[in-house]
Amino acid sequence: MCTSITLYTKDHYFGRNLDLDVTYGESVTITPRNFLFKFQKVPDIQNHYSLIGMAIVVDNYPLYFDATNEKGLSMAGLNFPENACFFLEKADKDNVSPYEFIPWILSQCKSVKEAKGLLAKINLVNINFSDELPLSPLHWMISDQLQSIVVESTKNGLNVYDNPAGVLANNPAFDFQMFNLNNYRRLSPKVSENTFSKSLDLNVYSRGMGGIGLPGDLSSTSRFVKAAFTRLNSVSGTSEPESVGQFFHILKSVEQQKGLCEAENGEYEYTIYSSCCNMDKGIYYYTTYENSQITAVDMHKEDLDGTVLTAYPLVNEQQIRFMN
Ligand SMILES: C[C@H](CCC(=O)NCCS(=O)(=O)O)[C@H]1CC[C@H]2[C@@H]3[C@H](O)C[C@@H]4C[C@H](O)CC[C@]4(C)[C@H]3C[C@H](O)[C@]12C
Repeated sequence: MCTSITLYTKDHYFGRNLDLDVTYGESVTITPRNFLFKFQKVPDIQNHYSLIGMAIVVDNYPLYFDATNEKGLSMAGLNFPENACFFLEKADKDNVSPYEFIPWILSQCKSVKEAKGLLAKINLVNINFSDELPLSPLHWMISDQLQSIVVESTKNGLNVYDNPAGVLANNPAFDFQMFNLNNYRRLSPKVSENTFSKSLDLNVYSRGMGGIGLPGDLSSTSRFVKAAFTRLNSVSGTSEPESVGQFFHILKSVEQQKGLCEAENGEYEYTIYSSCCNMDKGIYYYTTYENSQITAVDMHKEDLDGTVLTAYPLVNEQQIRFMN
């Protein structure tokens, strides 16, 4: 399972938890403006916005899990099994395969508004990257400094939803996840009045009682509610350390600890990495399951007018600061 969120303080932040039982050996990857983006069915793009994000690089192609471009537009792919449906080529559409979707949007658009323009012409076509890396059943959150949307390609076609919650998790479809929030409308960071009955003197014996009923399990519907409630009520200072710190605190509210979420193969899903990209500054921060220290890569310290990819392997060893 996975969860993605945004957070807006003075700057704007986008990131996700990547929850899985296996790692792909991903690294923080920067695609400069003159890297040749090759596409299967639409024209290649030689000059474009630069990108930073988490990816594996295969045959010199950056297969992004999540990324942000130099204008701040950001995208993450999250699992959407049994619901995602990709189609045969359509003559009157831009036929883009799911693995090309992040490069296609982020290389060309600077805002969600512009992305919506490309989405109106897109057909997510069922072409895989290779037999070893088949089609992934994903849905996507796309965000800029103002708003978020969710893109789901299902058997009914392409659905684009506005996302005022600023959160995405996994199944079921996004419209259900939003509807489900109705069931939690009574939750509050404040302790509410006793509306149970006037004839009972019910006691406020603890702080936090306004949140009783907030789900804490790792199912996708529960993570959606927990992350939305946490994000929408969270309060943060505006400095970079405070904002990045608060972002990771929100993500950690839906983190998967090893041993709690068994997959079909008997392995356990866990939060392999958590990311937080400053959309305005192009700085990609991450922690990994093994390493809770925040590591950062700044895209603007690279030659963004170059032609070759730069990949920073993840720092996975736990960093402990001994004081004596
Ligand atoms: C599985 C990952 C999403 C994590 C997630 O949502 N987990 C929830 C699991 S579940 O619902 O609870 O079963 C997704 C996110 C990005 C995906 C990767 C990216 O799309 C890049 C390539 C794309 C290739 O087609 C397949 C390999 C791949 C390297 C993908 C593998 C896998 O599908 C990834 C890593």
